[in-house]
Amino acid sequence: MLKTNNIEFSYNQKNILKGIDLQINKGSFIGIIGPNASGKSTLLKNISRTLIADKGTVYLDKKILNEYSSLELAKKMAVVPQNTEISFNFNVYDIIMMGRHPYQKRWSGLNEEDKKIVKEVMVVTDTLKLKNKLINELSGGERQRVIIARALAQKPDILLLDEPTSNLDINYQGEIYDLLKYLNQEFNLTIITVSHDLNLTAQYCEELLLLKEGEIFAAGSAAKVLTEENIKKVYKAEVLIKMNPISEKPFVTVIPEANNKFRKERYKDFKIHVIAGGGTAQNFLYKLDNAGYPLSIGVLNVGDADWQVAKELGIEIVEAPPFIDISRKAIEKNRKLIQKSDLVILSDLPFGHGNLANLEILLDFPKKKKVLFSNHSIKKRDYIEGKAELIWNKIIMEDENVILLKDKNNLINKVKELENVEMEM
Ligand SMILES: Nc1ncnc2c1ncn2[C@@H]1O[C@H](COP(=O)(O)OP(=O)(O)OP(=O)(O)O)[C@@H](O)[C@H]1O
Repeated sequence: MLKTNNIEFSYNQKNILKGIDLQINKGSFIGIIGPNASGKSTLLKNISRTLIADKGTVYLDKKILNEYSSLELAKKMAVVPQNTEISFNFNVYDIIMMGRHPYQKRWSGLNEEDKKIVKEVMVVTDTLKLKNKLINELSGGERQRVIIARALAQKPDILLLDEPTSNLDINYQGEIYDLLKYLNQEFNLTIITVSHDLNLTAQYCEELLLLKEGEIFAAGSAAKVLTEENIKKVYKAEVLIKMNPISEKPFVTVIPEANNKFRKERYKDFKIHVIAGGGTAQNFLYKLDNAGYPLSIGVLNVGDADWQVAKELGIEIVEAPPFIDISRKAIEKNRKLIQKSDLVILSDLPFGHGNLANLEILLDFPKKKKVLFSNHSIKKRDYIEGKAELIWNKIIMEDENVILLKDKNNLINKVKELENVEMEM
């Protein structure tokens, strides 16, 4: 449907697009992503003829884009620009009706067909109830739906949107993308959006185009494009990519300060062993790993939420099959890791028969520094009639090397403090 052949574009002799080849099929939903100034908006403008490429050709339905008259083009393609300005205070109905302009003959007013189509798009975009409101009386999300409705009133085959959700809160963001997905699936509307939101784009678009300095760095499914390696190369950022269990699409989390290799080097001598389970360590495993501490964890059931995070981070794990008591072998393996570590962190996990050994083992290491999370009372986490509570009390009463911590957010600072004490000694 839309094809670009090696297009190049410069602003004031500065080459912004450096040979873009694209082929977009009818009914696709494409997300253009890339860092600031990578040329996303410039590409969208070249595709929509707001700007004309210096070199190369854009084809729309096999016809050269420049050969379309403005009216012809407006019937095929509609654009929702970034920060749409509407200078007059029109009401919603009049604004949406503006989309019918390419179809109206000079001097002739609105016809029944125009009214019918405007009503249809108002139904689809859920703007009917806003009909008589003035544009400046609308919320950001409502306003964006009206702008999209106006574009749809053009009855285009292809809709281009430049950051359609940039000023919207998460509810409206989802709402706008739900609407786009609906238009794409129900009406086979071809959609191309530019967005900074990697996760929204990954969730909704079937294909992503990742731009880097005016070139296409990667194209294809979200799983193919959104890799830690690609993001590192294009955004110069360290990220963690997990699968979103609901959308089954990649989910990107930025890891702050992870680029700082120096920190990783510095901390490499202070080993930490974590005892956790049930996702109680997820929050701090990332942070400790980021800070460069060599970590080990155990004993964890295979498939447990903490086990998954530890796997992703490449942490050494002592693991056990789910739903059975921890084996002797696993306990011994855990013991060895604790022996080698400089600090043990016990998360606020619940205890049952299956994992009581994870608590008991601490009694064997009275000299080892320990941080125990005490935010949730042991009573509530004890599912074995006070046995866990008994051991816990023994540890915190008799062990001089125990530090109780309530807030997980303070862990990193506490660990740094302990590391420094260790170094001084
Ligand atoms: N009208 C203009 N005149 C001169 N240079 C421009 C103009 N518009 C954009 N540029 C430059 O072109 C480059 C690409 O801009 P563009 O807006 O296409 O990037 P983008 O990827 O959409 O960026 P952002 O994510 O920040 O919106 C930038 O370096 C920008 O400064």
